[in-house]
Amino acid sequence: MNAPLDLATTPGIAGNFGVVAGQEPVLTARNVSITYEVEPPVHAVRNVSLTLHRGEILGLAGESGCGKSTLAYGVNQLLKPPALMRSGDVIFHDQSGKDIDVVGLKGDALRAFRWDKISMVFQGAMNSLNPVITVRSQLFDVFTTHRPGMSKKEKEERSSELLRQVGVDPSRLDSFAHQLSGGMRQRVMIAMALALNPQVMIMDEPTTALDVVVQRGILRELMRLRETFGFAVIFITHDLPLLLEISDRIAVMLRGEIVELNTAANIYANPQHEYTQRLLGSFPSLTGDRGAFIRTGEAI
Ligand SMILES: Nc1ncnc2c1ncn2[C@@H]1O[C@H](COP(=O)(O)OP(=O)(O)OP(=O)(O)O)[C@@H](O)[C@H]1O
Repeated sequence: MNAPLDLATTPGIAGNFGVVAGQEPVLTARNVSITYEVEPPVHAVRNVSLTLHRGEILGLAGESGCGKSTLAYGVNQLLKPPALMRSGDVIFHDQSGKDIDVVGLKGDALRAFRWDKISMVFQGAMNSLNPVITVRSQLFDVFTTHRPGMSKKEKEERSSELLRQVGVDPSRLDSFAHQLSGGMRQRVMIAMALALNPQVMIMDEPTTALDVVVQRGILRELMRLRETFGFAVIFITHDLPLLLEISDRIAVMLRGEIVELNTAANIYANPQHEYTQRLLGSFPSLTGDRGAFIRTGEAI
């Protein structure tokens, strides 16, 4: 049955899981501006400042084209021409206590940083997974690059463990991407993103293409993993009801700017910006008419 939103128990599920996201920053973006250098230039991200706290789920909401993905790529140094970060700093606060200037990373240092400290899960795993090698080879590749000291046996054990953690039978190590269902492919992508125990995971519409039941299962798994391993998540989607469920805080983007940033509960109950109010109003589920996505009785 579709239940109306219950403010006492909803935003966000993260809180319901007992994970107390700290106030210690793990990633700080300051005054980041990113332009696509085309004619005319597209100022996709405008002077964005953002702090991600250790262990928190930060939802990034906003309509298509507002700059969510560009910002996410920017904080992980994944921008490719014509995208250019014109100004701003991105600092990763490593758990070792060292601050890393992400924008300044180049070459080997950048390769070593990515996946190890911040990993990413994109929409449509078929595009991210290599179709011509097995799941095992893809996982092994991550270890070969980042953990050259690992033995084959250790890689095998770790790969099986990772698949188990995301709810995929380890026998799937022998599979190719096309032999897996869409949901399984996304789970394998999450396993790859988890492989090196990153402190931050950026998820860009990771479950959008999947049906609701599969999506729900994957998110449940993600919440559990986050509770176990304590990584922080930047979760990007245009699905605001979903973000209200899973996020500790939500940043609302409009035309390249963050126009509102608050706890999920406050975004829901007391939206300040006119655009946030409109965004909330555009989801009938949030007014109780159509029922909710995940909050249908059973806890995620
Ligand atoms: N390669 C490119 N060249 C020129 N403009 C681009 C390019 N990629 C994206 N843009 C523009 O930058 C802006 C931000 O795009 P971006 O993909 O970051 O938005 P988004 O919020 O993630 O959207 P979506 O939810 O549809 O993925 C949009 O106006 C988009 O058209």
